[in-house]
Amino acid sequence: MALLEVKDLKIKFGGLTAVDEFSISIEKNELVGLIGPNGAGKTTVFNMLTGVYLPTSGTITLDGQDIVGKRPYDIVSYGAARTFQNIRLFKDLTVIDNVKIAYHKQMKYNMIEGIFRLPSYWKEEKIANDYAIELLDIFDMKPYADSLAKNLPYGKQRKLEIARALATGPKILMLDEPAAGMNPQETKELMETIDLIRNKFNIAILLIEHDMSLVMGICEKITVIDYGKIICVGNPEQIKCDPNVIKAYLGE
Ligand SMILES: Nc1ncnc2c1ncn2[C@@H]1O[C@H](COP(=O)(O)OP(=O)(O)OP(=O)(O)O)[C@@H](O)[C@H]1O
Repeated sequence: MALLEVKDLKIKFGGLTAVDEFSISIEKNELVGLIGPNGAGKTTVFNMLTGVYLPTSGTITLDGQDIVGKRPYDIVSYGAARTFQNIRLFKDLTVIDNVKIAYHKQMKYNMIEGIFRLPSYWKEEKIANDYAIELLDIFDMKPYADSLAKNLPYGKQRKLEIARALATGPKILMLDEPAAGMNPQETKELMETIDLIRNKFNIAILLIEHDMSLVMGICEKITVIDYGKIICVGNPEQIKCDPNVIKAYLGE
């Protein structure tokens, strides 16, 4: 069984069926793109996969566990982490504290050990600190460890959001338009970092991007949706030439 198995997902908002018959299968370590024009239903798919929305019908299995109806916080424990289109950080905390908070769930001291600052607390704190520094280094952000998140340039705030998602120790990372608002150089660097993360952490990545040329460069498999339904699945070459995809993006 694949790491993430999604079958016949559907969601209705009142009279609007925003996503219908959506299925996808993602293997461990695969980098998959989810693309489609504005309003196609991409974020709604993410919201169902991460417990923000309850699907009207369909199944979602992550690493063999049924996750439909689970809360977003619990889905993180099952191994799915995500970023958002609009950046969500603790803006008044330092960069390193943002990462350490995300790592927190994996720390192994109890409340008493924490309150009295017992040796087990300091040991876990050091592990969290070292891990956060290592993550920031991968994103070339070590020099910013002690800066406040709100003072980072936009592109670096986006990278920090990904570092935070990674700190939860996911099996699959879902990135919702990570390059939004970035300049071409930042975007190029980000795409290289995403590929590096996949290989270094041996995780699967599901990437939403508007810009087809971006995903074409790094994804081996792409699912295209339009008006909530899958119109094409294939590798970048197949997607590029598919008449339904061309029609969806360019109109007739
Ligand atoms: N909570 C909601 N209530 C009602 N309609 C919703 C809700 N969330 C999404 N929709 C509708 O579902 C459709 C898909 O929206 P969604 O945001 O998933 O598209 P998208 O592909 O992510 O778009 P974009 O690329 O512009 O971010 C839209 O018609 C949107 O208005």
